Amino acid sequence: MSTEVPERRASFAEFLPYLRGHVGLLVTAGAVSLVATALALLQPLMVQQLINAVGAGTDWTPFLWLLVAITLGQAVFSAGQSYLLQRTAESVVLGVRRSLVGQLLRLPVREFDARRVGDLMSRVGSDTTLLRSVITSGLFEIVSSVLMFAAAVVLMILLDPLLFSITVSAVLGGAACVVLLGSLIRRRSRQVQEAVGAMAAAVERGLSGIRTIKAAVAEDREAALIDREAVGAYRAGVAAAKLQAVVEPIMSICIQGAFIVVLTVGGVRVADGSLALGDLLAFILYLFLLVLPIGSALGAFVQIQAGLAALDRIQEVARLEPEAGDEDGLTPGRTASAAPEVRFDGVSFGYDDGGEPVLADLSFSVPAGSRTAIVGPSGAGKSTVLGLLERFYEPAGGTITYDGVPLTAIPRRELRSRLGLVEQEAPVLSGTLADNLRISAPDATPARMVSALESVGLGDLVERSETGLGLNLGEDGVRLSGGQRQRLAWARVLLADRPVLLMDEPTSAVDSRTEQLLQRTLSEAARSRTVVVVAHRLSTIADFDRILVMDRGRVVASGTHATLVQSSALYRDMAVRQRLVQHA
Ligand SMILES: Nc1ncnc2c1ncn2[C@@H]1O[C@H](COP(=O)(O)OP(=O)(O)OP(=O)(O)O)[C@@H](O)[C@H]1O
Repeated sequence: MSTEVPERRASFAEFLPYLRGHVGLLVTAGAVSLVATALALLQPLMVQQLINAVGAGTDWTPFLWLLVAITLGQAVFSAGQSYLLQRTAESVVLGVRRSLVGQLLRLPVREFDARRVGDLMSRVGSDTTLLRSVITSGLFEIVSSVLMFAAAVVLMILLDPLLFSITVSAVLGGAACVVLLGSLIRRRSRQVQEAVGAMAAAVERGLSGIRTIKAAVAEDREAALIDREAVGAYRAGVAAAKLQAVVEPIMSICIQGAFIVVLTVGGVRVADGSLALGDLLAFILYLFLLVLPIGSALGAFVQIQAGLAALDRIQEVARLEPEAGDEDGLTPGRTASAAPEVRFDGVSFGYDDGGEPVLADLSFSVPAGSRTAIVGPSGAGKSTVLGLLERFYEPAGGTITYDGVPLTAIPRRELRSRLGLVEQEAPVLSGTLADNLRISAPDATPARMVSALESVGLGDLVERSETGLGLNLGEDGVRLSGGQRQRLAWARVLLADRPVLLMDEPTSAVDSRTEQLLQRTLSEAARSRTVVVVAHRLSTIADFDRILVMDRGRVVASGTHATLVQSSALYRDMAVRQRLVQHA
């Protein structure tokens, strides 16, 4: 369980920018809340007038009606205030969620390598929810409580300074203890949220790999892992609860003490005639008005601490540098060419700064309109080459060019919109066939979608489905076979019609008949495109214009299948193992 608490802590001032755009609603809520507070303060005065009028034998009915009207009015304004605040809070949360989600999707791939998806999800979900309480119970409760408190204090002093001074000292003593406990509460809240984030990450890990876990009969071990995180969240929650549990009794002892003193001293003074009964009752009602805001301000204080701890976690993500996507420097005419040349010049790269280099001084070119394959042993750096072309990562040295233009001079989004990528894992997103096809071609017509599916042998998927392209593929596309998932990824990039096709082991999951169909489709597509295919299965790329053999981050040989079988021992070895050639 991760319970480390970074030094940096969000201040309340950092929360204020999130209120931008909601000032109008907040001011209205503030005005409504002021009226509700004023009406609440008038109630004891009316009670005092009513009781004293009854005691003096004068007409008391006007006071009764006024009291009823004030009570009803106060209820209506309180309801209005509550609604306006909740609404504002919901829109603040919506704003934060929007910007957080936008930020998350724009983070560099490198950030996701280092973070747990479940934890990021809990920042968007539960942490943003905690912000809501900063506004509702937090911000406003505190402001209106302070107002109510101050007004009650003034009116109590006016009613009876002696009673006031002996009671309020007890209440203030308790409040001082609570404020001192505040920073501890905040620290504990942050730990609770960290622990919940860690638990969400563990659940995400378990559920996303559910088949692997079941197949490995590892449910119990995985459940124990999640349980450990859940116990961590429980412990952090209990630790926070202990603090909150101490805070409340401290306050109630002080408050009860204040009531007992007021009732005793006040009762004696009413008995000896030095205080009117109406004045004592009004004083006690004001004491309620003094105590209630202390209670809610206390709750609000705790909520604000939890909200600010959530803000820390939200800002941690918000402060991450998103991927830049709109740099200047592109010559659109050049990169828009139908089939560009792609070139690596002395490129070096490692995933960890200062760690083992994955690519070392890598140089090769992919001629415009060619079909080029990259082959080589596992871990040679083949997929990394595609990742660098997509600018998921930046090289540490050397240059990569697209039609002679360095990739760094091409806005990322524009570059990516010229590359069609079929990933090694061929991820399918939950949703329908059409949803999946539209990811890269949002305007594709149903006819084009069907034709793309037919070109990869998935036409029957639409034909057999009652809902056609609306066929639901299930969570993460579980209703498709491995080969179907791979072909869907093909259909997706073919539909997107990009000048460059990057394919990472695109036939690893299909049978040899389907492989032949895909080869024909690829030859067709390659007529107007530059194609780079990473392959283990040499049969897929044996007829390619050029094959690069990579080993340990370098190109160690290049040529056609026929020449490489002669010139490269590594390639020949692979070809022999795959029975493409006889033993040399
Ligand atoms: N996201 C990552 N973070 C850290 N290291 C990585 C990451 N991705 C790959 N690597 C490492 O980089 C090296 C090259 O990986 P890469 O995936 O490019 O190899 P590959 O030739 O495509 O292998 P394969 O044929 O098995 O797919 C490997 O040692 C791998 O462990």
